[in-house]
Amino acid sequence: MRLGFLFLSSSSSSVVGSSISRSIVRPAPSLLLHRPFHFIPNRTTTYSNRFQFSPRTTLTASASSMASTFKPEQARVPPALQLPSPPITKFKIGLCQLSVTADKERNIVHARAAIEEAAEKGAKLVVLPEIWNSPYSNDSFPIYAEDIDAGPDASPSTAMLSEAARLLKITIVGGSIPERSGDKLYNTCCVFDADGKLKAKHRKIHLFDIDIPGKITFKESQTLTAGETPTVVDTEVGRIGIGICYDIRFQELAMLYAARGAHLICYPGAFNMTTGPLHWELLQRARAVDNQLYVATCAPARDVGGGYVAWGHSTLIGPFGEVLATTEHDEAIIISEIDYSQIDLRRTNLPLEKQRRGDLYQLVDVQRSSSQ
Ligand SMILES: NC(=O)CC(=O)C(=O)O
Repeated sequence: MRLGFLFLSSSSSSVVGSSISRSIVRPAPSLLLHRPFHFIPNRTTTYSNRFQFSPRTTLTASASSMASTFKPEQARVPPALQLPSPPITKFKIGLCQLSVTADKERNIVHARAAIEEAAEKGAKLVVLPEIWNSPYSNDSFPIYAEDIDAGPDASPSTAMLSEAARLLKITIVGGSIPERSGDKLYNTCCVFDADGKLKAKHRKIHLFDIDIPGKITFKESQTLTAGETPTVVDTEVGRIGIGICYDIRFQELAMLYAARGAHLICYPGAFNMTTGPLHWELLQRARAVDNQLYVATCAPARDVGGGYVAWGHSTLIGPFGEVLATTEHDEAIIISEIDYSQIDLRRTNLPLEKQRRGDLYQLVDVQRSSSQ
């Protein structure tokens, strides 16, 4: 068997944002110099001298010399950051699975009431669904879009989130809304701190273009532009990575957030009736268990009469891949507890970070690399 090597390209920059500007696919330098210890040459293939070796040499390598070539610290480029100490380690999270209508004003009032209810129930962090102020359709995005950077008058949806966060003294991961910026539209998530300040803005990086004939065809790229910046934000409730819906399918992004020291990844999302039953929970649990961190998702409630029928099932997953709280497809406010000591526990139980094979593969955080 010849060992394959996977080189992941990724991107990043500072803790509060950056973008995928280019990708790198390259062999680990060590691989060019050293053969994997169980490489067995295919005798029918011609190899350069560099790759020919005696199997006996391989078999005599000691366990300690093998371990010393693993270079786990090089599996993340730049090396992974330490998990930071969050201001609080144990708190309640509220996931507001909201019904969404064509009436934007109603959607804003309704979302505010749900945030208030979650805060009353003790939530220090509240998460909203993907596209909660507008129907999820390419026809609606341009009509409901708001210019977030132009201030509260131009963006009543984010003005409400800011005020609610300030008055309730909570952190809000504000789902997403269609954002207008110049002549472009984005699917954008805003994060507000307990002072009501906008801490981060994540524009959906991977646009949802799907075509399963007879089931679902949707092309966000018809109206939306992809974001360029992975988003990791330090808040009163820990370091949070943000992804929006389809972003959850790209494991490199979650790996990059873990390497940047995220405790939790929040994915506002609206999976559908075709992919939802098979993929929604699977992807959340995979992102959590692979990266040994918390994953929270928040979806709109299902509207069977709507153009796009959402799967619902907002969920909180723990760092061992366990479903801590979930719901069906109706409106719901999930309140559940996050305890970051579980991350340390699971990383001690399974020290994956120390066991990676930096000699065989690397995750390159392109933006963080280039900003150093
Ligand atoms: N709606 C999305 O962005 C993603 C989705 O429904 C899927 O990946 O399936």
